[in-house]
Amino acid sequence: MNASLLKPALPGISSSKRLGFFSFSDGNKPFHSKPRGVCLIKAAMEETQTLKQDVNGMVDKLANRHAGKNHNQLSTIGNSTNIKWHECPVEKIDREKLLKQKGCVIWITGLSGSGKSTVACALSHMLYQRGNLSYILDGDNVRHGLNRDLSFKAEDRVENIRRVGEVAKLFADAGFICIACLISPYRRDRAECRSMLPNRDFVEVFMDVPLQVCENRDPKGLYKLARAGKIKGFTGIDDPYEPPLDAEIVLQCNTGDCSSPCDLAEKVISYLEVEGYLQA
Ligand SMILES: Nc1ncnc2c1ncn2[C@@H]1O[C@H](COP(=O)(O)OS(=O)(=O)O)[C@@H](OP(=O)(O)O)[C@H]1O
Ligand SMILES: Nc1ncnc2c1ncn2[C@@H]1O[C@H](COP(=O)(O)OP(=O)(O)O)[C@@H](O)[C@H]1O
Repeated sequence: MNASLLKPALPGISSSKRLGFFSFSDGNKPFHSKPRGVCLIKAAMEETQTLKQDVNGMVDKLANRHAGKNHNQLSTIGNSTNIKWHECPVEKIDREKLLKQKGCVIWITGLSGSGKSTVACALSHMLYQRGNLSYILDGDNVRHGLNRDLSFKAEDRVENIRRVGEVAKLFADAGFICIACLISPYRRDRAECRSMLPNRDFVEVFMDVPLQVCENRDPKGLYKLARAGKIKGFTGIDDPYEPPLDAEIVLQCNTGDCSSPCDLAEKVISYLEVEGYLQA
């Protein structure tokens, strides 16, 4: 038999993929005329129908969204001229259904040594154990790659936060619970990141830990170096930190009285639960 004479069982469906053993000769006459083959054809036809309905639904969704809009509209965003947003029928809500959770950004801000990374890891671990997918964008880590070109001068910190905000937005759009933990010392930059996301999908967590506690911890010896004048522009020492005024969650830690990282992370989990982010 000439292989080129073999035709797929149904248009758009590879018989070898969907039906396993099943194949057709020319003239669409099946080699196997046993009842099992007939059942498989029926099943394949039903599956095709369902797939068609799914795809049609998504195409309709796109068509509705574009109704009355100029499809060829080009934009200028920053220095990018003549660009056009490309829509895809698989959307955030579809990915969220797959993941059984709602994509969002947990933005943890606070002084160096306040416990941002520790809480982020505890939170990510607890979410993992519950079957929720999260991803951490840690300032220190992101500066090892994407943001390696940025220093700690004010304009570079602004750019650092902007880039991480944009990446976090992509993760949230992918359906992840994105945990960003950066000092992010300026209120305005955090507000910018908040404004990138739909209402309530940006959850600001303030590590409200006094400078004295952070300095006593000093796990990397950076405060010591800053006090000795060997690091210039260190946050809290000779560079400003603007505490949030309206954070969704405040994790307080006073001298000698600090809840465990797990207890702190549990507070964030409770918030996410109440707000409905841990289900789709
Ligand atoms: N000048 C200065 N000021 C503050 N922090 C400094 C500085 N130089 C180096 N580091 C180390 O960089 C980590 C903070 O990076 P971030 O990207 O979170 O900072 S920022 O949001 O851009 O302000 C920070 O990590 P954390 O301690 O985890 O916060 C420090 O280890
Ligand atoms: N809840 C906590 N209680 C006591 N120590 C903590 C707590 N959270 C973090 N630490 C300790 O504080 C230090 C700084 O924590 P880290 O997570 O690295 O802070 P940051 O990321 O804000 O710089 C670490 O030595 C860590 O073990």
